Parts: sequence; C-alpha cells; structure tokens
Amino acid sequence: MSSTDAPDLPGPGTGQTERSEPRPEPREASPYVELDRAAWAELAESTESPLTREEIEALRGLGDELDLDEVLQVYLPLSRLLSMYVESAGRLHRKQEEFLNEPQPPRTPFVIGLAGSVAVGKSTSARLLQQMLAHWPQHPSVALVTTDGFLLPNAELERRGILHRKGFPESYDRKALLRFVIDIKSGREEVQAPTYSHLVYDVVPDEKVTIRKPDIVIVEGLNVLQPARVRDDGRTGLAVSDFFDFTVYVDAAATDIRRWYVERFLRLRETAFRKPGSYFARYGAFTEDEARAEAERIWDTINGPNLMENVLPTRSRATLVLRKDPDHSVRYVRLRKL
Ligand SMILES: Nc1ncnc2c1ncn2[C@@H]1O[C@H](COP(=O)(O)OP(=O)(O)O)[C@@H](O)[C@H]1O
Ligand SMILES: CC(C)(COP(=O)(O)O)[C@@H](O)C(=O)NCCC(=O)O
Repeated sequence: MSSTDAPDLPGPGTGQTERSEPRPEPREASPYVELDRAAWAELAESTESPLTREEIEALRGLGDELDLDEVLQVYLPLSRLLSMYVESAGRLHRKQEEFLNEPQPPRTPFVIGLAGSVAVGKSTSARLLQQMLAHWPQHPSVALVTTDGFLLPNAELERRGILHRKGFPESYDRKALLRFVIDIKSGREEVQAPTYSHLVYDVVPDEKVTIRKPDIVIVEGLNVLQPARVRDDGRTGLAVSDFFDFTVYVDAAATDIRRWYVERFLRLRETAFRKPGSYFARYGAFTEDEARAEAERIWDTINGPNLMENVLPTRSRATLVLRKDPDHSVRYVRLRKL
C-alpha cells in the first residue's frame, strides 16, 4: 500500500474533520504534539519579534484580510520554530563535516515544502513566512517558488486530453520539478524554475525565476507532499518531498475552502478577470449568479476532487499542520514529535 492510500496517522485532528464535529481526544501513542490556538499563541509572548510593528503592518498588505493578531500569534512563533530548524541543520552540517574529517562543500539551502488545497491560503502563508524568515538573523535570503510553473503547457494538457485536470499530479512535469529540487539540494550555484501566469492561465514560455543558493527555499504547491510513484518496472522513484527539510500542510474543512475559492473567484471577476489578455475575460461579462455557478462548477469538477483524491491524503506526511477555522484563523497546530 502506498502512503497515499494509507489511513491518516493516529493523532489528534486526524480524519476529514469538519468544523461541526468534535475533534477526537489526543491518543497517547500519537507521533504528533498538538497545540490549540491559545497554547500556540502563548509561544508568541516569549518570541522576540524580528520585525517591527510597522513591518508587520506592511506584511498585512499581502492579503487584504490578514489579521494582525494572526500574524503575531500564529506566524511569528512558526517563523521562530522554522528558524530553529534552519540553525540546527547548520549545526548538523558542521558536525557531519567533523565526522567525515575533511572539508565539505558549504551547506545547501534549507528547503521548506508548503502544501494544501487550491484556495486554502498557501500563497498568503508562504509569502508571509518568506518575509518573516528573512528578518531572522542568519538567513536573510529566502526564495519562494510555486509549483504551477511546472504545470504542462495548456497545449500539451489538451493533447493529452487532461486540460480539465489542471492541478492533478499528472498535469505537472514531475521529472522537471524533481530535477529542480535535487539541483537545489545538490548545492548548485544557480537553479532556474519556469513560471506560470494566472492571467493567461498557462505557463509562460521563456520566463524563468533564478535561484542563487539562498539560505532558505520555500516550495509551495498542491502536490508537493505526494509520495514517489511506483514505476512500470515496479521500482519506486524519488519524490520532491524526499528533498524537503521541513514541510507544512495548510488545512481547513473542505466546505470552507470551497467558499473561499468562490469568494476569491468573485473578487477576481471585479479585478484581474477584467485585465486585457485575461483567459477569464469572458467571466467579466457574467452576472454575479452566473460567475458563482461557474466557480462552483470548477470547484466541484476539478479542485474539490483533487483535494479529496490527491492533496488531503498527503496531510499526515507533513512535519507541521496548520488547521484553519472558517474565518482563516488558525485553530490548532500539529507538529511531528522529535
Ligand atoms: N490568513 C488569512 N486571512 C485572511 N484571508 C486569507 C488568509 N489566507 C488566505 N486568505 C484568503 O483566502 C483566499 C485564498 O488564499 P490564497 O493564498 O490565494 O490561496 P492558495 O494559494 O492556497 O490558492 C484569498 O482570497 C486570500 O485573500
Ligand atoms: C494553478 C493551480 C493548478 C495551482 O497550482 P500550484 O501552484 O499549487 O502548483 C490552480 O490554481 C488552478 O488553476 N487549478 C485549475 C482549476 C481552476 O481554475 O481553479
């Protein structure tokens, strides 16, 4: 059995808990430690912020509704925890060099994988963590890469008859994504990733992002926690997640994520969809009811099934799960025990 069809590991908050259901009591043998909102927020009190209040205020511009308490109580302790992991990886690198008894190449970037459904808030969390981590001493350069650049071009998806499966694992150039992460963890001086335009709804030919050995790389995408596939010859290959140093899964009830998707779609209809060249220009002319119905159709036929079939089953693979309430506030944090 591959780990995608394995049941969620034992521990609190497992299963597809919807917000109305009481969460199961923590089991003694769980490999996770779970902190509710209050316990997690308490950690913030002992966390000296690397950012000034003005800088935190400025970060809220990343998401119009991003709450200041959320930034201070949830993301600040999270950035401190991540910062500790990065520093301890540096210490381990030095110890390994001592053990090997000869000079080793400089340590490779610390890679954080950030997974979750479409519209759960991955980009918002990733951009926030990028800014916060960059303010901690010792790791000022933090790169952020989204996996959408590794989607196959629309023409190729059409050729394969899977344009309606954008975001499903088979819609990506998985080999190129794996190569990209391996190159980063090999310590290559310069690594490039392709880019995707949400405006034209396609990868952008010839436009690349270049990564030059930053201290940290955040790789954000729907499928970054997918386990390796079993190949035709029966052998198991490598997965991008094999090269992550830490992974985060952003989690919420599917009904809430669907609503956030539809709300974002309706907001984009007022803004981005009206821009010249937008693939979604036709939705600009839709009435609100028509646009809502279209967003619900896209959710129910593409993003919802992808969440249930491919994304959610990878949740228990994450080092840390951020579970959100209907208003995006984090209700609890689940962390792998060490
Ligand atoms: N912490 C947050 N507080 C308030 N709104 C948020 C938060 N995170 C995301 N959102 C909103 O939820 C929607 C989806 O977020 P986004 O980061 O674009 O998701 P994803 O990258 O997972 O598709 C957006 O409309 C965004 O503004
Ligand atoms: C581009 C996406 C597949 C997300 O990709 P990711 O950055 O997670 O790799 C997704 O936003 C998307 O466009 N899904 C297709 C259905 C839709 O239009 O929502």
